[in-house]
Amino acid sequence: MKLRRTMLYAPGHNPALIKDAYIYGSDAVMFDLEDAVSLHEKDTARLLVYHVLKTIDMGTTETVVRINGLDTPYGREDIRAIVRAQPNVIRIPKTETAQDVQDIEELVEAEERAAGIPIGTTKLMAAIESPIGVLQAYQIAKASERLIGIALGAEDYATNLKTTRSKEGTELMFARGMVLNAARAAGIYALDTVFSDLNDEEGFRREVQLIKQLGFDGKSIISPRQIAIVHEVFAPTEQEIIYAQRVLYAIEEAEKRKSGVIALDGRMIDKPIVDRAYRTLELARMSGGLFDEEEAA
Ligand SMILES: CC(C)(COP(=O)(O)OP(=O)(O)OC[C@H]1O[C@@H](n2cnc3c(N)ncnc32)[C@H](O)[C@@H]1OP(=O)(O)O)[C@@H](O)C(=O)NCCC(=O)NCCSC(=O)C[C@@](O)(CC(=O)O)C(=O)O
Ligand SMILES: [Mg+2]
Repeated sequence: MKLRRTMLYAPGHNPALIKDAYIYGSDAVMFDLEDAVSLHEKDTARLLVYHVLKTIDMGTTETVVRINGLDTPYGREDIRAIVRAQPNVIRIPKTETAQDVQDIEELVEAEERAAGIPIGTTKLMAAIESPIGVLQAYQIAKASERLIGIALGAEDYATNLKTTRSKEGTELMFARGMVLNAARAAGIYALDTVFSDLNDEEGFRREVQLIKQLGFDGKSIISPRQIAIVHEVFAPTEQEIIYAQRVLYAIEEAEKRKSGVIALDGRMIDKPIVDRAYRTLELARMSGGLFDEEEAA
């Protein structure tokens, strides 16, 4: 399991932002060549991102580049340059069909071959940002072995729906459900969309709590200020950790008595609950939560 709670956007044309973006501690940084970059800065941004990836060691931070679509004059050139810079992941914007993913994959593979990079090194992520993309979410999620996840792009999606984004996210309920289900059915990661109001910390926290409860793995974010809130919300609480440890202890005892089910504090414990307990402890371990198995048992 890899943590993908936070994917921090950094506009590709801004050298100060892109060279430092990894220092804030997000799980991934996403250098943007698409909508954060104006048309007359597309070439500059591509070159800057290429050099930053080639020259800066970003340690364990996952590196992602959002390229322009193949329906623009920039998409092919982005792939040519960016594959050679070897980010971990290329994010495809505005994905509408499985064919969109496969078209990109074909170009990425050709570039890997030409550059002598092992085939399959460059992973892909598809952003879904339109009603047709949402309806095709499962086909998109299954389109390539390279796909590590799909992400909702709700600013574009809301515009395409002919509505606006609300703080409650009512207009996103269908899309979030579709993207999440598609990702889970395909066995890949599900990322939620950006929250654009940097001054509304409480609204942001509520949205993060909502998407965590829905089952998302994390969120695209636009500012280092949003990282701590997401990591805090996603970290299992002390109570959850202790409960998970007690579940595992209880099921171990049940198994000794050759039973697959047992009650703990009056609640039934069976396999799905045990699986969730393992996941809680793994998340706690990976996000730095401390726990003592002996004490909890
Ligand atoms: C919003 C703002 C201008 C505010 O800047 P400000 O400077 O006022 O912010 P401050 O808080 O004062 O910054 C304090 C310190 O942090 C540094 N710092 C700030 N942000 C940083 C950052 N991102 N990376 C590294 N460093 C950063 C800053 O340099 C300063 O450093 P220092 O001077 O040293 O103290 C800035 O954040 C920013 O540009 N964000 C990214 C915006 C962006 O990429 N949008 C496109 C992607 S969305 C999209 O396309 C829609 C979508 O496709 C999306 C989907 O996929 O969901 C869909 O359809 O929905
Ligand atoms: Mg977008």
